[in-house]
Amino acid sequence: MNNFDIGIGLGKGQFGRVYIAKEKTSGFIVALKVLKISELRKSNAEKQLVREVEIQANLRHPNILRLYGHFHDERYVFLVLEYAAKGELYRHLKRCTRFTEKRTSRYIAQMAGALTYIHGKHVIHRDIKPENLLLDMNDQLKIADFGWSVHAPSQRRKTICGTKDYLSPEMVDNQPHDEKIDLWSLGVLCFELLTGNAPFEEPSNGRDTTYKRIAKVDFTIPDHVSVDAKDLIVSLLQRDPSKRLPIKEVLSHPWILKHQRKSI
Ligand SMILES: Nc1ncnc(NCCc2cnc(NC(=O)Nc3cccc(C(F)(F)F)c3)s2)c1Br
Repeated sequence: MNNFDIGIGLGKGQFGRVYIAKEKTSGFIVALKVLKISELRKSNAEKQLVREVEIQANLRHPNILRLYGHFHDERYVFLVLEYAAKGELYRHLKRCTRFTEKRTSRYIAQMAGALTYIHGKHVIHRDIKPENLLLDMNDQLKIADFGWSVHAPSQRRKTICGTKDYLSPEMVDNQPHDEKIDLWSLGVLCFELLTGNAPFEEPSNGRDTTYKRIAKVDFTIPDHVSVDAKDLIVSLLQRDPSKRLPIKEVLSHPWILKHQRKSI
């Protein structure tokens, strides 16, 4: 702990806070996530943390936030993380309501690259949502928080869950699931970045219809969304996991190809 100069708080999570920090000898800037051991014990999440550290130790990809290491004292566990200078994607989304098709297409392409990589290692993230996506200095997207990732296939229930908006039908029905749940979440993410709302979020009338709407795959894509983008969203939001567009085909989808940065 005293190897670091601790800076401002970057965010508050369910289990602890995140600070920017500078490693004293190297001057290297990192993000330090501080987790209260008593909190982890209460939700018996220690095993999950061990799994996250193990999974993250083997992942190296430009669109996956690095977990450089961890240490603990008697009260806290500290995760030493890559610092993403532009912070959480969802703050940018809230600020401008919705992203352009070009910007969204680039983020979805970066996501597809990262998911191809982790699925190749039979790792499923299981918690793809704007809150877990960060942006670095060059607007490169970084998938963070593998606190819920597992090795495929898995029967493990995701109990403490934040938003229901990203749950897939097989998760809602507590069916066995595999990496194709990340494809569903990618479809939900694409919808939310383009429209500013999640496809199944409950309307303000408060009646909690989210689960029913997910199970029925009941969503409507607004007219301002282009035909190509609609096609990609519909091909990912398929109830039957085997019918979802395979991740490699996302990378070669017309909507992705047409917004690639023109090769100089
Ligand atoms: N600008 C920024 N630059 C870099 N990072 C930032 N925020 C931290 C992003 C994270 C990356 N990895 C994480 N991992 C966990 O939180 N894990 C976690 C947490 C609780 C319980 C558990 C478990 F015990 F249940 F597994 C596991 S949070 C920000 Br803002």
